[in-house]
Parts: sequence; C-alpha cells; structure tokens
Amino acid sequence: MAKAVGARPESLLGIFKEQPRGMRMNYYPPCQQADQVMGLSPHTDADGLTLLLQVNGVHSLQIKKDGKWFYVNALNDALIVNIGDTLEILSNGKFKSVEHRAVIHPNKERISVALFFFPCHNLVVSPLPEFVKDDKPNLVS
Ligand SMILES: O=C(O)CCC(=O)C(=O)O
Ligand SMILES: [Fe+2]
Repeated sequence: MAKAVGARPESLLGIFKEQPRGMRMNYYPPCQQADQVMGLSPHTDADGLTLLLQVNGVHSLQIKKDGKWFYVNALNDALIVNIGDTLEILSNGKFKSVEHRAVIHPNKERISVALFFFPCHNLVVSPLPEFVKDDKPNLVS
C-alpha cells in the first residue's frame, strides 16, 4: 500500500509489524421493523487497517459517500479492507478512513468478524514526513 502511493514500505511496516490485533465478532439478529433500528451505528475505525468478513453471506454493511449511504456488495467469503483513522492521519489523508455502519435485515440474522490492526504502543500519530508536502499536513475531514 505504501508503495502504491510513493512511500517507503518500511515506514508503515515499522509501525504495524508484530503489533497487537483486536478481533470483534458481531451478531445482528433479524428484526421485522428493520427500518427503525440500527445494527451498528455510523463510525470510523480508529486502528490502522481492518479486515472484515461477512460470515453468512448477508450484506448489510454500508459506507457513506458524498453524504449518502451505499451497500458494500462484497463477494461471498471475500475480505473487506477498511482504512482506519490512524492510517488516514499517518498518510496525511492519502488513505481515507471511511464512515460505515451495519443495518439490520428484516428476516435474516447476520454475523461478521472484524480484525483490527493497531499501531505500536506510544506512537505519536501524526503525518509521516514522506506524505507531507511543503511542510503542511493536509486538512482531512
Ligand atoms: O458488521 C459489519 O459489517 C461492520 C463491523 C464494523 O464496522 C466493526 O466491527 O467495526
Ligand atoms: Fe467498523
């Protein structure tokens, strides 16, 4: 990923290699009033990168783009890769931490598993020098 944006891979590897991971398993029961409830409220992930698996093929993950919510039509058993806030800041906004949420299905239960990649402990999270032009961090929203 670093290479793709013209940065040295070692800079990100040094921060994320062999660091703790977190795992969350999400269970969303069906609800007949699905339009009146929310499975997981809108948020961004605070970590560097998240790998997400929709275990039983029910697609209820949505991302926000230009103020509108869109379903993520992932392939079955594919891993969804989410950028987290830490990577957005380190990359000075080159990578975007996308706001997402999980809605509820009216008659199907849903299970997802998220694996969070955290940076090394005591890291001061600020844009890495190689992502900063003219000594200025980008303003990211
Ligand atoms: O269940 C999902 O699809 C989303 C899970 C998620 O965003 C999270 O656990 O942070
Ligand atoms: Fe999330």
